[in-house]
Amino acid sequence: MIGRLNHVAIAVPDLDAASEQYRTALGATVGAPQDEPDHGVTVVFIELPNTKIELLYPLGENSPINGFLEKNPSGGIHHVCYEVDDIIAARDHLKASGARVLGTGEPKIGAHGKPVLFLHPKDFNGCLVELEQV
Ligand SMILES: C[C@@H](C(=O)O)C(=O)SCCNC(=O)CCNC(=O)[C@H](O)C(C)(C)COP(=O)(O)OP(=O)(O)OC[C@H]1O[C@@H](n2cnc3c(N)ncnc32)[C@H](O)[C@@H]1OP(=O)(O)O
Ligand SMILES: [Co+2]
Repeated sequence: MIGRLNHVAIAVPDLDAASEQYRTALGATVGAPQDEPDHGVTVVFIELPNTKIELLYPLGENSPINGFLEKNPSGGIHHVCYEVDDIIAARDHLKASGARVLGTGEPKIGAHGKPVLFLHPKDFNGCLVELEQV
């Protein structure tokens, strides 16, 4: 059911410093910061030949990554995003298998303008999973 790895997200305590590190020390192609108010984050995408890295920084008081950064003050890998062809079919299949879909259970539009959903990390070996319909 899942397809390509769309991105690996890293929560960071300093978005400018992390972007600059990927640009200069790692020599990557780094995009501009994008506010995602529906998701409570500001994101920077880094284009790699085979996938993307999504740097995440909290936006607003109720950001879903506040707790993660409190527990991991120097940052850390926050989620992986897998592509699916049909996010509703994927969601229903996962719910039937017992996985918890986060939020309302309805897809939101993600940073690429496509529908996304999140699955509880405790149901996936401690790894928060994002699904994106491509
Ligand atoms: C823009 C978009 C896009 O790409 O298009 C994005 O990515 S938006 C990316 C940001 N949006 C999201 O993350 C939306 C989905 N996330 C959420 O709903 C939330 O962040 C939760 C995953 C439910 C966690 O919420 P919160 O931190 O308030 O919960 P909590 O502190 O009670 O945590 C419950 C347990 O899960 C663990 N936990 C929390 N976040 C985790 C993570 N990212 N990876 C692995 N484990 C994690 C905690 O350590 C804790 O474990 P212990 O109990 O063992 O200590
Ligand atoms: Co993401």
